[in-house]
Amino acid sequence: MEHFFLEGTGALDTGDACLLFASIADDIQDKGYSCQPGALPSALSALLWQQVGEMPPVKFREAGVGRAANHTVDSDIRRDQICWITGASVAGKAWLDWAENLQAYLNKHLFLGLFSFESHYAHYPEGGFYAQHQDAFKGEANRVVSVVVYLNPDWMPGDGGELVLYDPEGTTELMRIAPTFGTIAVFLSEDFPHEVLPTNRDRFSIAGWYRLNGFNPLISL
Ligand SMILES: O=C(O)CCC(=O)C(=O)O
Ligand SMILES: [Fe+2]
Repeated sequence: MEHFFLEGTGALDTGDACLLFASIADDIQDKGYSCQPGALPSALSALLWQQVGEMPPVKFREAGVGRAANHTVDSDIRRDQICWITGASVAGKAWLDWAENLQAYLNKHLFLGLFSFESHYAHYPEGGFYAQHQDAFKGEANRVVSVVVYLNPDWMPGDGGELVLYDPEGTTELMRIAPTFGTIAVFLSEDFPHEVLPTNRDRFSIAGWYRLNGFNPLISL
């Protein structure tokens, strides 16, 4: 199965991946963020979509805010459910391999020193949203690069659920990204406040973060 996936589709062809990674790296260098509509290799998107569709609802938990002792579930800030991804499944492994390749590329070309990666599936039910927030704060040296991919076939303009990226002050909108199937958003975690607008239908995504080595254990999970 895995052999077929890696060898049989050509969608994870190294040449294609390099073009995509180069485009992401250029954007990060120029602006600090990148949007790549429908760019996740189609074989990978299909595997992830299949896994999310087969996942029993009980695997998803209400997402919270804050870390460790400060962790609380606050439905005024975010209304989504999450499930952390491990390499124990074929889909999870394929996703983590892809994320590792992107990490290696960004390290090699932008010298970011990214050390580890964590990610979860997220399900925003109808009415779900995530108010403006930052994934990391300057000086904490924890999350450095955020990556989000969307797993929503047939997403329509009226369906809502866009990711809105703001300038570092959080006042000027920089970009609005529709969560269409296979779209990838990447941005510097400390620099761009962002929000998820209320969705009018079930919305599935993966959110992941690259960290530096040696982050403060007091603020870790
Ligand atoms: O799903 C998205 O578009 C972004 C989610 C997000 O900002 C987060 O989980 O921190
Ligand atoms: Fe976020």
